[in-house]
Amino acid sequence: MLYFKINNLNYSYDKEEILKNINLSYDSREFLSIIGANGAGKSTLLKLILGLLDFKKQIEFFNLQKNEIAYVPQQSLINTNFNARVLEIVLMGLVGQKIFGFYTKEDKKKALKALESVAMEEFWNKNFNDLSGGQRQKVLIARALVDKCKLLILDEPTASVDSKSAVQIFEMLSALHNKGIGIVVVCHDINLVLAYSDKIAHLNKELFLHKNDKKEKQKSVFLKHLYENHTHFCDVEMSLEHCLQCEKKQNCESKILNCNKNMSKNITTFRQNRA
Ligand SMILES: Nc1ncnc2c1ncn2[C@@H]1O[C@H](COP(=O)(O)OP(=O)(O)OP(=O)(O)O)[C@@H](O)[C@H]1O
Repeated sequence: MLYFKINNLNYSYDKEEILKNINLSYDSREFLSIIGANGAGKSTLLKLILGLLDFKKQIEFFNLQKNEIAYVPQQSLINTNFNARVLEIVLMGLVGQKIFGFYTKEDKKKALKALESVAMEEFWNKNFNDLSGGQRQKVLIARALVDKCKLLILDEPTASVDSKSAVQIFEMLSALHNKGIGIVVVCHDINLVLAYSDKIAHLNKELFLHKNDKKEKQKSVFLKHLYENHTHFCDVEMSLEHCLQCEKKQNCESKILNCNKNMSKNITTFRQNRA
């Protein structure tokens, strides 16, 4: 189902042109990723779609109300200098309808359900600040989902999380997408983008679109690669532990160095084969 259409959009901050002649239509059946270098204008484009910047003449919406779009901003922009429990953070997603602190049982049920959809229900009573980066990101996604949400827009949800958590987050987004929620995500991790997206928008002032028909194939290669290297990495760590306890340190260290060399060789070969 068509959700929005951008027609010949240009955008400048003061006199600096950031986006030029952007054309993009988004259908909810697509998992859309936006990639591009730092400063390419990805967040600006998201803010325009969200109506956070005062300019959207060239963006038309279809089959979608403004309150059905949910946004997960970059985690680094979220102030965590306050003590709040996970459930309270998720309930903040109802802000606008509620006065903080006056939530009904029904609201709490909704928040728990949203936490369940990101497999974080066990953490409802924990302090948000005590969670890992990946867990916090999932809670922020739950906060975006707590209200009725047809389109989820995320700005770098995998920044500052390890590769295993990054895959978990994309798996979760993929599951939400399969349930009918539209996904538009900015991401710098090209492996994740290739493995999960149906459409990739490459932004470099102008926008270049790439249809990703091979997603399933790329996903299996990517996950296999990740798993193999993770196992390998554990082996290296175990050897290192052994090495530190061993009297013949020298030998072990050289083995580990070889092992590391092989690992980077494997990654290089994988990347070359894929290219
Ligand atoms: N409020 C603002 N006023 C003036 N310039 C801005 C403003 N916000 C962003 N910019 C500039 O616009 C350009 C695009 O910024 P934007 O944050 O959209 O890039 P991005 O692609 O999301 O970057 P990153 O990958 O680093 O997050 C940058 O040069 C930035 O300095």
